[in-house]
Amino acid sequence: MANPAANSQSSMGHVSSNTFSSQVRVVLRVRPFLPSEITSKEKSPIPCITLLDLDNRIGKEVTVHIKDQWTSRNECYNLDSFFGQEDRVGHIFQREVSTVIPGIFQGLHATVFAYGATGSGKTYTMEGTKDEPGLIPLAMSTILSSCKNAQGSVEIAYYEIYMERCYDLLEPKAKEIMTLDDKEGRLQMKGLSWAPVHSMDEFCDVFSTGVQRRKVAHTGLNDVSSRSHAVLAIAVTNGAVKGKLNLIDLAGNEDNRRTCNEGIRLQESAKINQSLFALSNVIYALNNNEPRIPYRDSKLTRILQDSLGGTSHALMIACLNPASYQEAVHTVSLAARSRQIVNYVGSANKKETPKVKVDMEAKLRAWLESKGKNKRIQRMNGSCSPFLGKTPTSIRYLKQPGSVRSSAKVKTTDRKLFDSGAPISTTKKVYAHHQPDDALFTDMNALTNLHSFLHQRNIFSSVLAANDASLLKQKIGPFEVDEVVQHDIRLDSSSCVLKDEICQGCTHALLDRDQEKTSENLHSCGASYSKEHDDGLLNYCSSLHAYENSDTYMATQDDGERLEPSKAVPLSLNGANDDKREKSTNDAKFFRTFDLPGTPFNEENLHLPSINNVGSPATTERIRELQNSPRKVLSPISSNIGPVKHLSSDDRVCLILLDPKTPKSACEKDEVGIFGTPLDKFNALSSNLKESLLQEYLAFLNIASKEELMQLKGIGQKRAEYILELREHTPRPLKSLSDLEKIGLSCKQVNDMFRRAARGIFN
Ligand SMILES: Nc1ncnc2c1ncn2[C@@H]1O[C@H](COP(=O)(O)OP(=O)(O)OP(=O)(O)O)[C@@H](O)[C@H]1O
Repeated sequence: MANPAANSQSSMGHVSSNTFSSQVRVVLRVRPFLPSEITSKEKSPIPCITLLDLDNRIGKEVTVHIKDQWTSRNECYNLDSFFGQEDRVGHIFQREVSTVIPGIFQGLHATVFAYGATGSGKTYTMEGTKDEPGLIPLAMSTILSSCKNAQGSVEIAYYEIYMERCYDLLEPKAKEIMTLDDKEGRLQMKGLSWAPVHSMDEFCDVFSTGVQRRKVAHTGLNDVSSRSHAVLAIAVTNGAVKGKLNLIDLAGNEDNRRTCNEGIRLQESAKINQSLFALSNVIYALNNNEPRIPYRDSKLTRILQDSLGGTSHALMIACLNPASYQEAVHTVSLAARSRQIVNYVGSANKKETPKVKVDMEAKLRAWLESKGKNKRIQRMNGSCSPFLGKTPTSIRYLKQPGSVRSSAKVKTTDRKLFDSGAPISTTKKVYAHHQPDDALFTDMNALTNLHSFLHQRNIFSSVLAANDASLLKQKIGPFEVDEVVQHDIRLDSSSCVLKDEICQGCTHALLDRDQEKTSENLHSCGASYSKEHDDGLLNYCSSLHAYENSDTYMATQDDGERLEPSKAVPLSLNGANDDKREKSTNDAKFFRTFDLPGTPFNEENLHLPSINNVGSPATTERIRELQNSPRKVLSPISSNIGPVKHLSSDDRVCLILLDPKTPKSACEKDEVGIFGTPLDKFNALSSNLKESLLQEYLAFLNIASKEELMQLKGIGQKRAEYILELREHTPRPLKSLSDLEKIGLSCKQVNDMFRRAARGIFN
């Protein structure tokens, strides 16, 4: 088996004599069927995933085919390697992990992490059994024997991330450890204990005690399900050189309608799903060269930061249950995206650690770059080499188009789509709602999360808000507009539910992390919401992997296409309504419509519901108007560019149908047509630029560490501490310019700051 490091060196070329680029290597591991998955009728069930091109198994990449045996749905993906049901963990070790160990003795860092749904075999692969040792004992034993030859020493640390907190598993009471940034922006685990290890016996003693401390529990899908992400760090000292191998067993994605989790299990599950969602966002942002990579959205992504777009080798083992098509699609689509990420691996002892620098100019540069304004950037950069100042952000821009792997063997009309990691066969639509007053989705982050979350699950359905069509176009980001349909209902800023769609049996409703807001949202579509919905909501939202991660999320059906009203299956938000949920689960497999109490789906419901239950007076008034006028939904317009002209900034909400395509820059897409005169265009761009800077600034305030905050002009220790305090109550407390008053910054101060940043750029 080829050495991944060697592969990537040759494919990507050297960046410097001791730093080389290396794509995240992604291999697939399909576990055997468990006895409980084999019905008496079918003795040898067919796995939902198969390897195409068996001959190519040892080649540079493999193509896998995922097929749903009950429907005609199927997808193909390219990955680096495939291990089927008959393959033993030893094979994976020999071919994938043993090759990175020599690098550890030369001071490199490497991470091997098992990713997959609950019950897919991650722990089995990492820890193994008595009869079949897993990657952890195999790696340890190889490191120990290499150590003897090299006369080096080995230490291990073992910790878990449970409910977004880190606990040291080598300490008797699994004490909590703090994760801090050092001056250089590197993650430090304060108080983590390291145990020296000289032999396998010693290792087994220490490690097995840690394993017993790790939180596991019985769930509906796995008898012994990990409730935390566990990280075993093996540090090797070889003379003056120190290298490290992280072996990570992630907790699995959980669909709580299938696990039947309740109480604490449900809360754990929400945290697990939330952190895996953050992981998918990081992968998505890296793939799309986004100016900000949301590493800080969870402990997991912070810990994996060096392995995703950083300076560590990374191997992802995507684990699959052969019986679950939906899980397979979810896991493999994320895995396929991950292998496009490029790391810049260098000697841990020599490398200059990137500094986290607060620099509005850099942010603006990144933003311009993401919009394809390269000339401006060249001017801003002067004659600097792109390799200088390799912060994680700048590293991403070194990614060459050629670095995106593709398979010549895969015949697809949408090659770009395939390369982007999305399934080939997808033709589903994205629904984006244009909301005129831009009040709902001013948070770009929430928007990105939403895109990523939905895209990853083939739910090409999304919500956007913008105060004019051009801004909307900018915000659409990676998607291309196919069609625009005017949608004839006005929403005020607090009403998030598209009443009119729900009435058609279509399935969009927005949940807000703030329960009061959710209640308002539901009210606005004629539904009532009470505390007793909380269970159901939490359950639902943890299935969405999203509830606590961002501000607003949309619940939607599984495939993003409209349902016939008669086919819509209500799923109550109320946890008590289990029979309905059960039915919904059976019918929908994944996400499904949920029933808004008081708004049953049926033919009669094709008109707007009674105005008596509706929220704000403005909405009520508008609905009254609409009820008195004939329903008006314009037909789809097929061009990519033309329809946007029809967007109005009056009180309409536009429903835009989008097809997921490989991202293009906003500039490249269609500047023609969305703007009016050149002056309009200039004005629109200027206002977008200002808005983007503001959003970046707010996003930064919402996530930066205290030290980073204090590097901003106008933010001293007290203000930084106050921001951190605000975050304890609401993770993203600052959403708009006026919110800055909460931290005692006047609009004038902020405007001055932006002015200074802009002057710096144009000087
Ligand atoms: N290669 C394999 N051969 C035989 N049994 C396996 C294999 N992989 C997994 N299993 C079995 O499948 C079940 C689930 O595996 P495991 O607990 O490793 O899943 P997991 O992905 O770690 O789940 P969770 O995320 O819930 O912790 C276990 O009973 C395990 O013994």
